[in-house]
Amino acid sequence: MTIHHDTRPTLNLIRLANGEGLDLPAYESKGAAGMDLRAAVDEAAPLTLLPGKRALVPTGFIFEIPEGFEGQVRPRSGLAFKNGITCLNSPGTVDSDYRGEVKVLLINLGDEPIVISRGMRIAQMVIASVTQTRVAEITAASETVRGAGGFGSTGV
Ligand SMILES: O=c1ccn([C@H]2C[C@H](O)[C@@H](COP(=O)(O)OP(=O)(O)OP(=O)(O)O)O2)c(=O)[nH]1
Ligand SMILES: [Mg+2]
Repeated sequence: MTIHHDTRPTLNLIRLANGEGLDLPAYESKGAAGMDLRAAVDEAAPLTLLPGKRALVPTGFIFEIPEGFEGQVRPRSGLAFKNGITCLNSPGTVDSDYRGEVKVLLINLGDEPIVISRGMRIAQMVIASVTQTRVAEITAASETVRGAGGFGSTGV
């Protein structure tokens, strides 16, 4: 018999009062890169996002992102394609030392009002490793073939 240990890092979640009864953020397929985040808006008061308007939508959870990682809050392509809903600050950055509620900054770039109801899967979070560097000021940059060429310098 083979015993498979789950070697993935643990993401601790703290459920807030407004997250009561919501499904945990979850990977919706075996190989999904992101876990879907749900809207913790009031059941009795769904949020209507008018065209061109933005809203900070609560998720109902505090995420303890493990040290050395970040949470990237990204749009869902279906909502973007069908309704023009995206994350304004995409990808949103959740720092590993953040202990507030994770929120999603949605904007309606479509031309119809969209109703965000409780439990709706509004965005996804990818946990990605990050490297912090030491910052050092120097007086001259090292030489490379590219040099200062950028922004299309190699052609289109
Ligand atoms: O989509 C997002 C983006 C950020 N945050 C939270 C977690 C993150 O750790 C914190 C700060 O985010 P960021 O550094 O992007 O914003 P800032 O404008 O630089 O704020 P601060 O001065 O608090 O760092 O806000 C979210 O909940 N959702
Ligand atoms: Mg910041």
